[in-house]
Amino acid sequence: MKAAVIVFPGSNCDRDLAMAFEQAGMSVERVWHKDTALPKVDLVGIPGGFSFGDYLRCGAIAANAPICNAVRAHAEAGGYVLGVCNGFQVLTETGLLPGALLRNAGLKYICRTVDLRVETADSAYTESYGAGTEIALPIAHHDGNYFADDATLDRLEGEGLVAFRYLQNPNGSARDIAGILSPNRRVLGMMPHPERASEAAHGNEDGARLFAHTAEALAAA
Ligand SMILES: NC(=O)CC[C@H](N)C(=O)O
Repeated sequence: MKAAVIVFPGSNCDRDLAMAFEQAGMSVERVWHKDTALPKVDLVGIPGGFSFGDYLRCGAIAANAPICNAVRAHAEAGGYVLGVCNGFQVLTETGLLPGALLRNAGLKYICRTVDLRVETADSAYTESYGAGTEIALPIAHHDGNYFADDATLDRLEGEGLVAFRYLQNPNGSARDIAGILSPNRRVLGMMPHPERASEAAHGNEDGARLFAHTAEALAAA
């Protein structure tokens, strides 16, 4: 089981994400944004952070980095991609996921643990939680306010592509959405950080199952 973690200038969760993948049994290569090709991997992780200083819009410059053509090709060929926080922002900016992450409704950076509900078990990432399970994960962002037009939101809900919802919406996200899946359920973007809640030393291991099950599901695929 092999994973790549993309590193942009300003990424600050790339080591954490790589470690979470490794603890789940994957071998991980970190890949610089200027590279034009990915190593042969099953899963690409796009980490949290402040790529290119969040200039222009969070994730907008990163989405146009050379490596993102390879990430797009990987996803379009049916590969798995997990984008966390800034990674989710990058995924919307690449067009691999619909919608956009706007400034938090309260205009403040929010850094705390929030309660979430797993909305679908129909993905490698969420299967082991079971639909309806409540978990807690940290958030740390100023642009986590998920926006999409009503037709897109209706489609996401109708096709069961909402992965996680906030129980108490912290940032104004449409329909309390905290994470969404692509139609083939292999691309997941989420604002909460499962890699920051994935070992005992974190004081919260709710994120560990996401990595463990994803590794198992990909090994079985
Ligand atoms: N933790 C992160 O990935 C932060 C994402 C982004 N820079 C924001 O603040 O919205």
